[in-house]
Amino acid sequence: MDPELPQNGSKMTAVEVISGYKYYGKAKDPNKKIVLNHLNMSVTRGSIYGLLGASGCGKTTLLSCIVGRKFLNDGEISVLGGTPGTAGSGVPGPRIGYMPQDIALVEEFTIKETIYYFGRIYGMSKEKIRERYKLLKHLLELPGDDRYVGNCSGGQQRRVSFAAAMVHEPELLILDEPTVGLDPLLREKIWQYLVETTSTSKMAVIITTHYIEEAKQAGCIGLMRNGILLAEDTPNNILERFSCTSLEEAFLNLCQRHGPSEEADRNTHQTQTLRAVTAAPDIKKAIPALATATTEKKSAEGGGLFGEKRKPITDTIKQLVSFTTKRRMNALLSKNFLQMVRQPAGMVFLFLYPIFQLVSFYIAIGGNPKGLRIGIVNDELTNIRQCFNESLIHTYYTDDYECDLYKVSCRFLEKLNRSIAIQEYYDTYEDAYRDARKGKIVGFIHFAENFTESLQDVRDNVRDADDGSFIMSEIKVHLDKSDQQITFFLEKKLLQTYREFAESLMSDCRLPTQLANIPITFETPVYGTFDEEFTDFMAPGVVMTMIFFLATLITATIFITDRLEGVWDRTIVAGITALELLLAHIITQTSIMLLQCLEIVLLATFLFDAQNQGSNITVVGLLMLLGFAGMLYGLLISIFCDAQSTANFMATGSFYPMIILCGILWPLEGMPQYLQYVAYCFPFTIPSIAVRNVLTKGWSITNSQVYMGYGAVGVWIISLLLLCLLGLKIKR
Ligand SMILES: Nc1ncnc2c1ncn2[C@@H]1O[C@H](COP(=O)(O)OP(=O)(O)OP(=O)(O)O)[C@@H](O)[C@H]1O
Repeated sequence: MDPELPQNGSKMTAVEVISGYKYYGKAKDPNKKIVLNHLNMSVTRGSIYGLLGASGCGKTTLLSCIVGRKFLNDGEISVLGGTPGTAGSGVPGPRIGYMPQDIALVEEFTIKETIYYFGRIYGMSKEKIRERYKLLKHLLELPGDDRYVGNCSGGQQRRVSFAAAMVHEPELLILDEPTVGLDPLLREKIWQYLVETTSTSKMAVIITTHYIEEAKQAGCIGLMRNGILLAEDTPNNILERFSCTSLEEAFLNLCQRHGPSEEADRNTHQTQTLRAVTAAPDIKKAIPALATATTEKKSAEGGGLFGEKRKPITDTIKQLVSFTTKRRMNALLSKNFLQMVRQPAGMVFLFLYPIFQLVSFYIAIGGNPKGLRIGIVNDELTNIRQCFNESLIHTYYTDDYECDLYKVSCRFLEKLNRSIAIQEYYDTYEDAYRDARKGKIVGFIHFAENFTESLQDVRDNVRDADDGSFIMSEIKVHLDKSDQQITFFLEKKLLQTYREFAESLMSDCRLPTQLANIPITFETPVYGTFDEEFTDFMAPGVVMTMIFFLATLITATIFITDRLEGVWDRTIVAGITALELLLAHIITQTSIMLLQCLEIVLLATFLFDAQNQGSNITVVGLLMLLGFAGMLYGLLISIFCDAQSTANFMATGSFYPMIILCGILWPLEGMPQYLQYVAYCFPFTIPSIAVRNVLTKGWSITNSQVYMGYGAVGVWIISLLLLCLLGLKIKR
């Protein structure tokens, strides 16, 4: 026996509950649900204790308090001589074996892996696990080693769950409905095994069952109702006391005496306690039970946030100092790994989704619009076919002083090539306008009847040119401006085309080509290139949001699933701390994120030729930290959301506002000032700017705009961490 263990309980007593009081809800709520109403219970070592009671009477809650997963609001529990949940008590931990009501097993494990997983977290050697597995496999008639738990029938899963609870031969075995769904022969075999083991060892078993009659084989029976034990005695004594032939009859008898099944009220409580005490084998228990009963109200309202008794802080510190072993960590990591690789959909999501997203981004965004149709109304030609005559377009007379132009609209149209827009020719302005209104063309270009002559008049007679010539020499463009991006593209291309057109005219007329330009020149850019693409602006934000939200979704999904399926709870009862679970998840998730970052960087660099003027390490470092923040956000969601659907709503609900406001779709400078302040608070706004600066400007981490990105993620990580701790405290 552990020398650290308190020696206050009898050495023969495995579990002792003294005036256990527990409710769900707020302490001050008059309608709070009282589940354990000053219950007394005593389980001796080397015996089986059958806990019987109707559904909802509080059996599972009582067992959860015994294994240290829930805490009493008042009263005392002693398990194997210590208080569950305190350092050195070994509870939760390998001293107990717990089979919860739900299957609570990892579906992606095979049967053999399940037993080995629990064996390893209980600290057993490989040889010992092998030996125990062989025995349990035979006893429980388990299916083949390599059968996945998820593919087993309900009864088979229950047997595996049973084996997992017993693999390490615990001092106290707690079985919540272990025989549900098993055939009578196997039930009998299991009972036989339990009876034999308890009689030849000091192992104590607490078992709840709906098959009341099978509990006859137990050494002691507790009949529970409305949060108290109506009777606690050997099966024979109970049958004798109520002059019944079956336990079922005795239970019915007792229930009738105690009136309708309602929550026990305060007035009845003391009499109940007395009865329970007299029925209990050890009279000494009565004294503290009575004492607590009289002070019930006072103590029930004290304590922690929900009035529960909490673990002392020193215990938490002790746990932190020596909190894991290599074997346990390996077990947890291999669980995470197998859970991941054995879910093909999950693997696709983890590793192909980032590729799919990045490829779609680069292919879909930033390219020039193609196949646009633009109308041409050319009033200076009788037939557009005239333009197809090469000699007409390019031949005109030039000498040093004169330069006669002829039908130059054709030259403009020739320069406006198909990569910009496909030309549709119209005879009249009205026809083109009608088609533009119908959406058949994106707009139209109109040349006046004397376009070329007017242009020549303006060029030759600048000051004396006719007013009308100024108007007629203009190329009139009518665009459908409802699509801003297409309009920007066409305006830019039409201006470029005009510039080329005007320069070629100047050159042919032996005039300086500069005359065709507006007097503003864009010189070599300080950063970036002349043909900088919108994708370069968006890419950092897109990648960051992807890494952040993937980490959020994965974490929230894994934690909520594990919690709902009971795997989390069961692992903790086996002695794994929440910190170990978290660390194992962080290691797994960090490896996933590292692979995701690498595949993104490689793909962007080699397939899409994305520019990076700076250090890849700075970029990947920031991405990893952001992923870590995303993971904490997922954890926070999993703490506050009980269902998977709510978690999805919360993750998706926060995704869209962040995307819209973080400046990847539109520059922050375009937002109202107050919104900019809000946007800067989002987790990827400042980091996106930092990454953009590294990629396009080659800035290093010593630049304030880069280390501010790291700082912003750091602040998010700390805040999320604090919120998680707070959430865990509130939701405990
Ligand atoms: N977290 C909770 N919050 C509020 N009420 C709860 C909570 N957990 C259980 N209860 C309620 O407490 C009562 C006792 O539940 P418990 O699961 O302990 O019963 P039980 O005897 O194990 O039932 P069963 O045999 O059906 O499993 C039930 O009425 C249940 O609805």
